[in-house]
Order: sequence, then C-alpha cells, then structure tokens
Amino acid sequence: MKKIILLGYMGCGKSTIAQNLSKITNIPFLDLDNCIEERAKKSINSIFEEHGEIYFRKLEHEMFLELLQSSQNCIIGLGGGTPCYANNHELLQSDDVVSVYLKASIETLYNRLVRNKSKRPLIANMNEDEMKEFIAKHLFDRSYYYNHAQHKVSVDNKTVDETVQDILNILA
Ligand SMILES: Nc1ncnc2c1ncn2[C@@H]1O[C@H](COP(=O)(O)OP(=O)(O)O)[C@@H](O)[C@H]1O
Ligand SMILES: O=C(O)C1=C[C@@H](OP(=O)(O)O)[C@@H](O)[C@H](O)C1
Ligand SMILES: [Mg+2]
Repeated sequence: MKKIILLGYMGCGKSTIAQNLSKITNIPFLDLDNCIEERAKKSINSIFEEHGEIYFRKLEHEMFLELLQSSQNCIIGLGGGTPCYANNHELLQSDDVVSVYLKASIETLYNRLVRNKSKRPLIANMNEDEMKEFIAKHLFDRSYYYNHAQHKVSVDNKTVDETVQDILNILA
C-alpha cells in the first residue's frame, strides 16, 4: 500500500484531517511536526527561536525522508512549508505515495489561523492586518510547490468528515 501524504498551507487542516482519516482507515497517522518535536525534544517554536528556520528546514527534510523510507504504512501530515524547501516537492510525485493538496482560500486560512497562531512561529507575532497580507502573498509563492501534489481537494466550507470522504474517494 502507498503512503498517503497530506499537504497545504498552515491551517488548511493537514493534522486534523490526517488524524480523522487514520481513525476511519485504521492506517497509522504521523504528523511531521510532531515527529520533529519528538526527535529534537523541543517544540517547533523553540526550534525556530533557538536555532532559526534554516535549521528547522534541515530537520524537516531529514525527517520527511526518514518517514518515506520506513516500511510502515502510514498517513503523513506535512508541515505547511515542507514541500517548499530542499526539493521536497519532487518527493510528492513518487510512485509509492499518494499526495493530496488540501486547498483552502485565503479567507478560510485567515479565519482558522487568526484563532490559532501561537504555535506557528511564522505568524505568531503578527496583528490581524499583517496576517491577512502575509497569508495572501505567502500562499501565492507556495502554490507552485503545492501544485506538485498528485491530487487536490478543496476544503473551503467543508466539514472534516466531508474532506475525509473526498480523500477516501481518491483512494478508492
Ligand atoms: N472543516 C475543517 N477541516 C479541518 N480543520 C478545521 C475545519 N474546521 C475548523 N477546523 C480547525 O482548523 C484548524 C486546522 O488546523 P490543523 O489541523 O492544525 O491544520 P494544519 O496542520 O494544516 O496547519 C484546527 O483548529 C481545526 O479544528
Ligand atoms: O508553513 C510553515 O512553514 C510551517 C508550518 C507549520 O505546520 P502546520 O502547517 O501544520 O501549521 C510548522 O511546520 C512550522 O510552523 C512551519
Ligand atoms: Mg499541522
């Protein structure tokens, strides 16, 4: 069976959807950020604060490769930036994975992230206006990488269950 990879911008629901998809399919779920935190024995915030983003991207790339190389069947929820560094986007197209881009509008992302930014160092210190502008520009820059996914699911105005069902349809 192929590994299932969920990708997309911060707040699109990778971690939430991967967890729910795992419950329904009984395929184990691994969140790349959680794996990095366990390995580093530090939170994502502390890694950024103490070592900087470049160091985080190195850990992220190494951990992504490690998860892909393991023989375990799994659903992997990436971090929002994972496909955008170290040529990780090329790995989204390999034959032994099914990669799914959870595509959300700027508005959906903003509405979710505005309530939920403290654990996301890239936006934690922004005010609401700064955040909206940042998301719009950043999403535009990152879309090139996200579009390397094999499949795309729109998540706007969908419940968790509806998005999970869309992914099950892709896997069927
Ligand atoms: N329909 C939905 N699908 C996914 N997440 C949703 C939905 N509605 C609200 N949320 C909330 O949006 C946030 C998504 O965060 P998360 O799953 O951590 O995303 P990511 O891992 O992509 O950054 C969570 O707080 C989740 O509860
Ligand atoms: O978009 C990004 O560059 C990041 C997204 C985060 O993951 P989520 O997308 O799960 O929030 C986490 O990996 C880190 O804060 C950097
Ligand atoms: Mg996440």
